[in-house]
Amino acid sequence: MDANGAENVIEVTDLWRRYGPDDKRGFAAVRGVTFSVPQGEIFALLGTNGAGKTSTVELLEGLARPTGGSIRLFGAHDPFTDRKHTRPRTGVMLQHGGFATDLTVDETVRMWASVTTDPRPVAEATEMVGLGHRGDVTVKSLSGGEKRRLDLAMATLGRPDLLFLDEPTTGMDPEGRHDTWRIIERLNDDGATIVLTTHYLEEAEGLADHLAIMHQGEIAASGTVPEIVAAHPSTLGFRLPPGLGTDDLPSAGDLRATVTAGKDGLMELSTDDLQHTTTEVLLWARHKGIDLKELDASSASLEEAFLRVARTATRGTE
Ligand SMILES: Nc1ncnc2c1ncn2[C@@H]1O[C@H](COP(=O)(O)OP(=O)(O)OP(=O)(O)O)[C@@H](O)[C@H]1O
Repeated sequence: MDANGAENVIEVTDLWRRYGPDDKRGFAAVRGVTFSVPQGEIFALLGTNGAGKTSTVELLEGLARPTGGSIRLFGAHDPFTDRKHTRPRTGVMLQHGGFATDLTVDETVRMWASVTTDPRPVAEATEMVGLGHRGDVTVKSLSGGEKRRLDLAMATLGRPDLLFLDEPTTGMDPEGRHDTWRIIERLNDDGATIVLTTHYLEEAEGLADHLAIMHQGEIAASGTVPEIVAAHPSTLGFRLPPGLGTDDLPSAGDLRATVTAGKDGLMELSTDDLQHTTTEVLLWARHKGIDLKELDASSASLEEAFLRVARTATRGTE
């Protein structure tokens, strides 16, 4: 259960995945990760290249046995040892679908439907992803974005309770991405719990209830977007008139900010109290009769939070 009493569809505790020998000679791609996803949520897993997202999601999908820790899906089931319980309730959209390219879209969906319990009708599945008019086209003739739509149709064919989407909009044009986001929202409205891995921060920001940023095998930050962003400082930028510099500003202590001077009087103030810092700077400027150019106050964004995580210390040795 989560704090609001919803059932956790996913519970991951101290999860490890090591490639190679199961000792210090092996490479630990996932290092003690813990998180849970309540029923009906969209959870986004973000991270730098090689952060361990795919390694984690493959464990959730039951494709490999963890080196350590535990995963429970739907309350009680281990996705690796209890696959017969978890697989029928799970939909997976991998990064590369791997369909027979000589089959048409409809043939592909029909073939998949024949091995799926209670599948959606073929027409509904293809309509839902905007491929209704492409049923007679061979898979090899589809564009990259259309192939991703077909991947999504397949992943959702069995009306899964839990859906894993691995970079679902990679290769799509902006319209395709927006269409896909609407489809994901509709699936979630219909009750599916969704785990999304993506490199598009705006995709995570727009869709996810909660997100986790992985870095070097660990979860470096997690929470809602406002929670993650709140942990990072805001910035106030402006350009001082010629002849003025950092020494002319109020003290860093009075400003409650760290001041960084750039070229030609450009100032960047990093602060956890943007209102205070901005007020102090504006009062100072008015008192001195100084005209500040290029004034820009901005709260931290998810992108800044992400970049800070990515720039943190490199992995230590075990
Ligand atoms: N089969 C394997 N054998 C050895 N190392 C592996 C194997 N698969 C992945 N790795 C390593 O594990 C680390 C995590 O890889 P993973 O694919 O999980 O990262 P990711 O976060 O999904 O990255 P990306 O965003 O680039 O897809 C990487 O350093 C990768 O090289």
